[in-house]
Amino acid sequence: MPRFAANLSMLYPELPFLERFEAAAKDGFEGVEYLFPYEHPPQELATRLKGNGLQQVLFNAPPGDFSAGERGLACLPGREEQFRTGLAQALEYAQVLQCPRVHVMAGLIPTGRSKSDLRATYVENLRWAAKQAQPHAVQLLIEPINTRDIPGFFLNRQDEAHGLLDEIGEPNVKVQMDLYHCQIVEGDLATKIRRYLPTGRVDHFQIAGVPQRHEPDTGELDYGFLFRVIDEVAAASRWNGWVGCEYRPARGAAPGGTSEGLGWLRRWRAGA
Ligand SMILES: O=C(O)[C@@H](O)C(=O)CO
Ligand SMILES: [Mg+2]
Repeated sequence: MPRFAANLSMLYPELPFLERFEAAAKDGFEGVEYLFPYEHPPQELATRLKGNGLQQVLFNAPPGDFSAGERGLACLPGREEQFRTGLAQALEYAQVLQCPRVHVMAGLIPTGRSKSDLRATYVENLRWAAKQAQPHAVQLLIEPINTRDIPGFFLNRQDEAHGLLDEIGEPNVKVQMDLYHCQIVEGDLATKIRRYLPTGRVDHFQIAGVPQRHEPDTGELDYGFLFRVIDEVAAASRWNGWVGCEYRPARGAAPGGTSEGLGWLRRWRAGA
């Protein structure tokens, strides 16, 4: 059975961030992920993890000025110094949180530039970052994201991500395969799981219903089927990673809305 992690940036929106750890543990999660931890001292987060018996499975490196619309720095020529400072901060958090994965967001294609213009910067930044992460046993993840949610994002398709891994050539850079984005951009999910998971280069999955990014049992995808595919391929490929529940609960910030919406997980755990 896949191990499911609660994405605390999206789940439990009715609670202050630091209270979401306890809520996730009460709902039976053993792992958590979130986008950016940097508003909180790492020791505070580590205390929440330990106090609730949770593992930190993933978080993101600093993305640049998120409130101004930036979505990562890795592909941006001229921003290398800020990219490096951010990566160093992420690795400090990873050590305190004992987190084995950091997602490095690619960034937006600047006006007038093309993906091919930015490729060399992206590859060099990831190579440098991989060498920094390696002594800490941290995997760096790259995530293809759909351009409806993030217009102009540099990395959109699974085949692009795997082509970039070939070029980066560092074993601790892997793919974060978000099935929500993958369905919107390219579809054919079961075949892509079967193609890419056995390569050993997919380290983490994320899920949400499509198109509304609500619970996985809403929308056009049959996640029961996809979880069985992941289970089957994982057993043959010795993959033992996590599936991040990265969706916006349909009940929004209504009290208890996230927990009520976890019927899909309770049914899956009960084998239904
Ligand atoms: O899918 C997403 O949106 C996230 O996994 C992420 O890291 C960037 O927003
Ligand atoms: Mg994602």
